[in-house]
Amino acid sequence: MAIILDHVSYVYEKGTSMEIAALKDINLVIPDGQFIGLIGHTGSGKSTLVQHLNGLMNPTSGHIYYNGEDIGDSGFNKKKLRSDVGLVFQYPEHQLFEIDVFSDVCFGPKNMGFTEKEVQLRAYEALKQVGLEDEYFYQSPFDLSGGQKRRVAIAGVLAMKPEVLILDEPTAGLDPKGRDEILDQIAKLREETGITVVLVSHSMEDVAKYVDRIIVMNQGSIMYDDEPRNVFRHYKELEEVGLAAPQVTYIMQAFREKGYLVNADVITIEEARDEILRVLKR
Ligand SMILES: Nc1ncnc2c1ncn2[C@@H]1O[C@H](COP(=O)(O)OP(=O)(O)OP(=O)(O)O)[C@@H](O)[C@H]1O
Repeated sequence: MAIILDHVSYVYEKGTSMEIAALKDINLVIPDGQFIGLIGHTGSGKSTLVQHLNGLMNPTSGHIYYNGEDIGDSGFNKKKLRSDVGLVFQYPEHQLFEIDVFSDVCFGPKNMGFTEKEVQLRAYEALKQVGLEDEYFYQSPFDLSGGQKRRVAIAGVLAMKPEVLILDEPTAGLDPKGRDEILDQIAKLREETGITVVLVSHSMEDVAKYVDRIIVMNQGSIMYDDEPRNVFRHYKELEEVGLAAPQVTYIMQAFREKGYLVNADVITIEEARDEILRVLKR
């Protein structure tokens, strides 16, 4: 069970003089339960790619398979795909429109045709999963903070019980505290439910400690696809395309340049501290 992209390409404005090749021959396997960071600078093709994963966009060429079925086949149930592969857009709070938080989260499951009781159960569960306290449930979404609104929008997708959750820049515009809270909550959700998560970001720093795998996109192609540590070893190449490895990578490299034999493959500041102390104690 997985999402498979087989030689997927996408061209905007195809057939005109304005053609933009946004995806170039993408081959990917996204297995169940993985936590993936999709990283790339502005315009590298991240949003275009994730919209292909739930069938909102169709490849110009190539195939996408969901659990073994080609989603481009005429008989394929795209409506079900959109609830199985939940996509939270950038700035999702702009799409909150109901009178209160609870009604907003009910919208998706209601649309799927569940009974009133099931709809409410799903909405309640989803709001709990994103860590929103009960006191906010009957407030207008517009009265909440940026981070809280974002949680409500994520809950709206979770209430459809997706198998795969895709979040396009979920921390955009949030302050550092709001950013950490959202990412911690997503990591907790993933741990508790085993759901597949694809988290789009332009910052390695933000996602480094959470994800199992990082896919780096550059100009519509996949540049790296590996465990975070292995990707960060290419920090010089990443810099050349306007990306940066986490700051700890640079600290460890500076130690190495000074002749200290530290292992530079660290992800968190805690790992870096332990590694530096280990070498200095020798
Ligand atoms: N609707 C569109 N029409 C024409 N070109 C587009 C359209 N949407 C995106 N593009 C172009 O396709 C390329 C990939 O854009 P995309 O939005 O997928 O990148 P991204 O990595 O998600 O960027 P960002 O981080 O800014 O969201 C860019 O060159 C962009 O200008």
